[in-house]
Formats: sequence, structure tokens, C-alpha cells
Amino acid sequence: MLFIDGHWIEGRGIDMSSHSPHNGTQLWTGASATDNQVNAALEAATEAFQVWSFQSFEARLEIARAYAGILKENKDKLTELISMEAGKTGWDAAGEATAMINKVEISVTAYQERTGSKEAVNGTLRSKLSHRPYGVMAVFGPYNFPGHLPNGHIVPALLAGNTIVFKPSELTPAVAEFMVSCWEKAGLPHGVLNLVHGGKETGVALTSSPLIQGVLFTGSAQTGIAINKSLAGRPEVISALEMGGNNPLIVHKVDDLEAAATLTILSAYISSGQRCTCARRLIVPEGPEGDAFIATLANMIDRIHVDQVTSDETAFMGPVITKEAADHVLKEQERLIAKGGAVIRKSERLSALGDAFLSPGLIDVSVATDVPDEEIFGPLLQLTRVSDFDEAIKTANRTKYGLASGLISDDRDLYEYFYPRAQAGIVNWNQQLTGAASTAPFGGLGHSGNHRPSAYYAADYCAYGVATIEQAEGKVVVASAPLGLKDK
Ligand SMILES: NC(=O)C1=CN([C@@H]2O[C@H](COP(=O)(O)OP(=O)(O)OC[C@H]3O[C@@H](n4cnc5c(N)ncnc54)[C@H](O)[C@@H]3O)[C@@H](O)[C@H]2O)C=CC1
Ligand SMILES: O=C(O)CCC(=O)N[C@@H](CCC(=O)O)C(=O)O
Repeated sequence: MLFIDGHWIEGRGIDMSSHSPHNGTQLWTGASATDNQVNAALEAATEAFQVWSFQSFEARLEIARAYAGILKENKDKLTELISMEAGKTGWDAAGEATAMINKVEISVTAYQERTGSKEAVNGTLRSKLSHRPYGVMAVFGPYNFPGHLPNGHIVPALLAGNTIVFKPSELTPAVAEFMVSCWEKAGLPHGVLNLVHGGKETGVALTSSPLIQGVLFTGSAQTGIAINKSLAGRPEVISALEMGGNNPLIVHKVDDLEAAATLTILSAYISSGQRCTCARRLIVPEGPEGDAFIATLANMIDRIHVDQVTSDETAFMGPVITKEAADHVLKEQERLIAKGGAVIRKSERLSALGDAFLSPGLIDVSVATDVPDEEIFGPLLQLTRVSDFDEAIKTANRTKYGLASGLISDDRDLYEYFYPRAQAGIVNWNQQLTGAASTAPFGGLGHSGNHRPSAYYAADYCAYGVATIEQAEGKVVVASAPLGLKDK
């Protein structure tokens, strides 16, 4: 169902449905929004802005806290829905649900620290800084974190006083609907948050509307660039683009190979490789030290448990989102092999579990030619062997993206050399690349985004600053002015 101006209504566009990648169970059916329905949602948000933006921050916060409370009460249900619709293991889905609940208090602190208001009196003058919301924001979410990532735009945008038309991924409409129903139960006034379903056409209807003042997007670089082009010539529309990555992870000078392999697996294969922070490129020195690490890693890869969601929670990986997504990963793997990639572990379809289940793959592309600088969104890691640490850094930075970059090493000097040279918005040392903190900014360079990081810095793109100087006494007084007025 769509949610427009506080009412749940049927979409009148094309039929849609969502099925669990775990077992094919149908979870949701409905229809996309027509252009008229998208417009009705935008008009509702425009009208609601006149009321919502004038409410006090405290009044908005009360509703946001009620929303967090409702999420908490329904955490098990939310976890199950995320797990089923996005194909996550139970523990992974529970982590997403927890992040959604925590987002409210983190966003309050961020709002106050990053935007909030300030005053200072100097003599008879008072200077003030306050922040105001932009207006109607179009929020787009990806399928891999169907709750947490759109929630990371919605919560700060609403706290700041904006209103929203939210278009979730067409692959995860049920989680979106659940989330919006929690806001409804929390008492959000009509029109403040609207939900429209649909694919690319619905997205285009939203971004091309003159009624939006902002686009808050998390998704692929391809779509982010399309949105960027569609907003050309509209400088008044704020756009925050969080896109993909082709993230490097260097392993160099490590004693505990098992620990390094564990961090590599957590970086590359968590959520079946469907996190934009996942390591895609593993960079390891040539020679026996590197060989020993790769043998340890390959051995551990063989022991990774891939499964449908189970009650005993022993699986590390579930399926990718669809059979088509799995086909794409396998096709890209073949492409790497055709370009000279050597198989260390081949990603294979685990048909006994289902069409969307893949085993983790590791392909050595050191001597391959024309390896595409593209994000392969699944459990496939590309290995490059390098002659020395400088070569490792050069290889790491050889990408048009710049989301996350990491080093696993016992050598602090290497880290201190790597840190200022790593071209990415997230730079980690002896820590998995995935699992970014919501209490820090989140975003990247190049095709990973447009320098408007989300998470803690989402507050920044949800409000603009207004600088004011006023007479503290409230009277019209001017002590002296160099007007050089002549006597009459
Ligand atoms: N940097 C970040 O914070 C994150 C980035 N991602 C990236 O997201 C991708 C996976 O998510 P997907 O759902 O496949 O992304 P996607 O780019 O296919 O879709 C994202 C959203 O944009 C909509 N959309 C598609 N074409 C559009 C257009 N021309 N105009 C407006 N809206 C349009 C989709 O319907 C969906 O709601 C991966 O590439 C991943 O790296 C995922 C999570 C976090
Ligand atoms: O948005 C936040 O609060 C922090 C960012 C975050 O949670 N990132 C996740 C995954 C998002 C993705 O990359 O797909 C992570 O770093 O694992």
C-alpha cells in the first residue's frame, strides 16, 4: 500500500510483489504509484511542511522517540521481516533493527552538535545562528539495508523539520511499509511522511518534480549519477548521494594469520557481500608471507556456513537478494576469469539451498588485464599480489570510487604511512571494513558520493544555517554611522 497524507491507499500503477530470497515465500503484493499519486504525495508533504517545520524541535523529538519505542517493542517482528525480505541471517537482521532504534538518539545529538542554534552578545548586539529545514525531501533506499539506510535519512530529516516522500527499493517494500506504519503509530501528523512504491519510473517522477527541495539517496553509483544529471541546473535542490565502492583491503606484515583471515572474511562476505563498505579488492604482498596468508584465508573460506535462515543461527551468509543478482555475480566472475583471473575459490550457486545462494569466491586478478573498476555487489573478492607497500597503496587507490579502505598489519609505522595516503571516506586499521559507526560521518569520494556524508553528518544536509545580527535591546538604535552626512 501507499501512504499518502496519512491514508493507506492502493497503488494504481503496475503490479508489484516481494518474495523472500531465502525460500521464495511471497511477503508482499501491491502496485506502484502512478505519476498522479506521486504528485499527491508531494502535495501532501508540501502542505504538511507548513505545520511540521513550525513545530518545536521538542515536539518533533517526542514523536521520533515514540517511533523508536515502537520499533523496540516490535524488534523481533522487524528483525524477521528484514531477514526474510532482504535475505539476511537472523543475527545480521537483528543488527540492522538495533541500528534503526539507536538512530533516533544519535540523530538528536548530531542535530544539536552539528546544526542546532547558538547565540552570543557583544555590546548592544546579539549574533545568532539557527538552522531551518529545506522543505520536501525525496528519500530513496537500497535493498541491502531496507530499514537502516532509509531510516538514516528519514530520522534526521524529520527531526530537522523537513517532510518526506519515501520511495523504497522495489525489492523490499514490506520493510518500508512496516517502518512507515511505526511512524504512523507514533503520531506523526498527516502528510509529514509519505510512502510511494515503484521502480525507476517512480524515482524519476519524484526527482523531476518542482515540489522537491532535496533528494537523499543511498544506492548504486549508476543511479546516483542519473539523479545527479536529472538535477543539473537546479542548484536549489539539495542532493546527498551515498553510492557504492570498490573497496581495497591491504594485508601486510601480520603474525596472526587466522585473525587477519577472520577480519578479511568479515570485510568481504558479511551480508553475502551486499554492503557498500565490503572489501572487494584484497591486496597482499608477493612471496611466502603472502602465500601463507592466502592459504589460511582459502581454508577459512571453505568453512564458511551459508544457509537459509535457521533457528540455530549458525550461518554466516544467507542468499543474495535475487536469482538475477546471483547470476550477475557469477557472470562477473566469469568475466574476471576470461581476463586472466586465477580461481582460488570459485563462487558457485548453491542450488540445494535456492537460486540466490552463492558460496564465497576469491579470484586472483594479479595478472589479469582490463579488470573493470566496478562494484560487484556479492560475495566475490579479487586478490592482487604486489611487490611492496608503496605498490599496495597505489593499487588500493587505483579506483574511481573512494568509500572505504583498510589495512591489516601489526606494523604501526605502515599504518601511519598508509593513513594519510588512503583515498577514502572510511579508513580502518586492524578492523573489518564493514560495520561503520552511526556516530561518525559515513560517505566517500569520487563515484562513492558527492561529499555529503550521511550517518552523523546527515544533520548537515537536513538543515541550512541562518546567520542573524540583532539589537539586543530590541530598539532601533545606531550609535554612529560613517555616512558623512552634510549640513543642510
Ligand atoms: N554508500 C552507501 O551508503 C551505500 C550504497 N549502497 C549501494 O546500493 C547498491 C545496491 O542497492 P540498489 O537497491 O541496487 O541500488 P539502486 O541504485 O538500484 O536503487 C536505489 C533506489 O533508487 C531507485 N532508482 C533507480 N533508478 C532511479 C532513477 N533513475 N531515479 C531515481 N531513483 C531511481 C531505486 O528504485 C531504488 O529505490 C549498491 O551499489 C551499493 O553499493 C548500498 C548501501 C549503502
Ligand atoms: O548509516 C549509518 O548509521 C552508518 C553506516 C552503516 O551502517 N554502514 C553499514 C552498511 C551500509 C552499506 O554499506 O551497505 C556498514 O558499514 O556495514
